[in-house]
Amino acid sequence: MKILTAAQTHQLDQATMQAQNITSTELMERAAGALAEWFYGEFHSNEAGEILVLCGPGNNGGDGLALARLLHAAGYAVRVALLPTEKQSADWQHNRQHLPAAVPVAELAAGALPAIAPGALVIDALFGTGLARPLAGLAAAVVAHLNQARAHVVAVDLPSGLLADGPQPDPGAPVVRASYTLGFGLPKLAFLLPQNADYVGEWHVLDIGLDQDFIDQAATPWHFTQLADANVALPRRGRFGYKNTFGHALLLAGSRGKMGAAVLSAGACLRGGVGLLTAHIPGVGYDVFQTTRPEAMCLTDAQADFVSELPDLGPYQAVGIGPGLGQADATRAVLEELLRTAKVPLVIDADALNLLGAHRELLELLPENTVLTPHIGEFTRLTEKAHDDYHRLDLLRAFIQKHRCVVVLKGAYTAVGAPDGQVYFNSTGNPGMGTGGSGDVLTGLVLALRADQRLGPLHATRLAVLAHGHAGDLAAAETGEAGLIAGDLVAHIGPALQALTV
Ligand SMILES: NC(=O)C1=CN([C@@H]2O[C@H](COP(=O)(O)OP(=O)(O)OC[C@H]3O[C@@H](n4cnc5c(N)ncnc54)[C@H](O)[C@@H]3O)[C@@H](O)[C@H]2O)[C@@H](O)CC1
Ligand SMILES: Nc1ncnc2c1ncn2[C@@H]1O[C@H](COP(=O)(O)OP(=O)(O)O)[C@@H](O)[C@H]1O
Ligand SMILES: [K+]
Repeated sequence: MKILTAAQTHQLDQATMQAQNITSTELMERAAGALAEWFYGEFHSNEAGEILVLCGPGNNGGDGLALARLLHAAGYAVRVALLPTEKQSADWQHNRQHLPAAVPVAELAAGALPAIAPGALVIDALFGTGLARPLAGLAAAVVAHLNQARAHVVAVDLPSGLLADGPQPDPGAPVVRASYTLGFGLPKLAFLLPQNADYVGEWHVLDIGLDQDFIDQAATPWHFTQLADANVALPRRGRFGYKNTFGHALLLAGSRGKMGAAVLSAGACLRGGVGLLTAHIPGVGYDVFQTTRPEAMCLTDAQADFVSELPDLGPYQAVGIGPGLGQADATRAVLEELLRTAKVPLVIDADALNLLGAHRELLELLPENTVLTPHIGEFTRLTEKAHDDYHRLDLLRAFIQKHRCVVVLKGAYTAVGAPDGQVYFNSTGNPGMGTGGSGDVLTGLVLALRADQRLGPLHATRLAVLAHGHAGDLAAAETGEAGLIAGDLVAHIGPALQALTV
């Protein structure tokens, strides 16, 4: 699924009207119908109480007026408050005229803002994608008043005051803090960034039949990967496939006190469908590794506590390095030798990333299409501290294009960046995955899919990230989010990949 800018969204609306030969009023009615359907499913009219609909002067306000009419017709108690302005959009005027007289309407005024009880339902239809400047004056006062009220706010299209696709020009200007945001057609970039979480709340995208041809042709670097995405499916294993068909992976992981990272990562690689796995680990880990992962082969390093040797890379189709590795100087030398000599796909995580950050000259050695899996802290060590989440995405795009690699910037909506600068946000996963070892599991899974010769680098990585999050969702359904531990992710990789197999 693509993510478009506010300007492209406006063009998409126009293209939809043209292609389907409908008026903007008809499109707005569709939008309002979709909003109303969501309301019927979420809040029963007997329990919703009186709903306050705050309407701005443009089409976002028009949506609010149309929604107020539909909710009133469905038996909800509704009142409307209008933001006074000289000029309203044509569809606003149409929907104002068609609002039944039985719905109370008031004009918002500075000294007399409407009382909003704690827990009341409020629909924010003040401003959407047409927001042209930071909120000030009465609009700002209304939003500040709303935010103080501790109401349940449902934002139409966008929380008012928030830009769809870029940072706030005035960080001091107020933005509605919504419990829910209901967008149309496609997710917005703003929905996916942690800095907007308190404004956006839980978001949903409602289908209003926007023109698919326009979407297909629209140029954007931003994409959203979902379970149904055919581009990231796992091909079925051929009936005559055997272990060599599915690749032999090498994992360099572990150090004293961090052998669990190697065990988790190896488990994920095995559950990810690799044909054969060899782990190269420090001597201290031999017993624990062989006992917990009997399916994997094990090479032990001459050093007991950390990895100091690079084994012969001849047998392997992919190499992963990093989980629990530590940052000994001998380990840095192993990483450097790996980068200089490897002819197969590499997956670099955790301490191997920290070593790259501390020795930036090594970045120049990264082979094309290497997969790096940093969380935000590790990514900062590789680049610089970002001013905000949008700047971090700029840094991500600059990094992937410069180093021609695939970067998995981990988080709630993990961003997979490709060497051509395209970025794919992941839809699966949950906060239960914020637990030690979750990242090690992802590394093992990426490694398995990079060893699978049937998949290209971007396909393998997006699929691994999608399946990892889905495994987390399947696991959390059993353990709850708090009870989820990284080993549960490993246990659910099989079913997660099964759900993604075509
Ligand atoms: N046919 C369409 O184009 C559709 C549009 N839709 C709705 O239309 C919205 C976009 O409508 P518009 O383009 O009219 O834009 P908005 O309604 O988001 O806002 C534009 C209006 O607000 C004023 N304004 C902008 N920034 C302001 C500020 N900081 N302070 C005070 N006034 C400000 C503008 O002068 C204009 O009157 C979407 O967010 C969505 O809710 C939906 O109905 C789907 C279909
Ligand atoms: N709130 C969340 N929603 C979805 N996924 C999450 C969330 N929090 C963490 N994750 C996922 O869990 C993993 C954590 O990785 P990482 O921070 O490297 O953990 P560790 O270093 O403990 O292995 C990442 O894949 C991340 O995307
Ligand atoms: K809004």
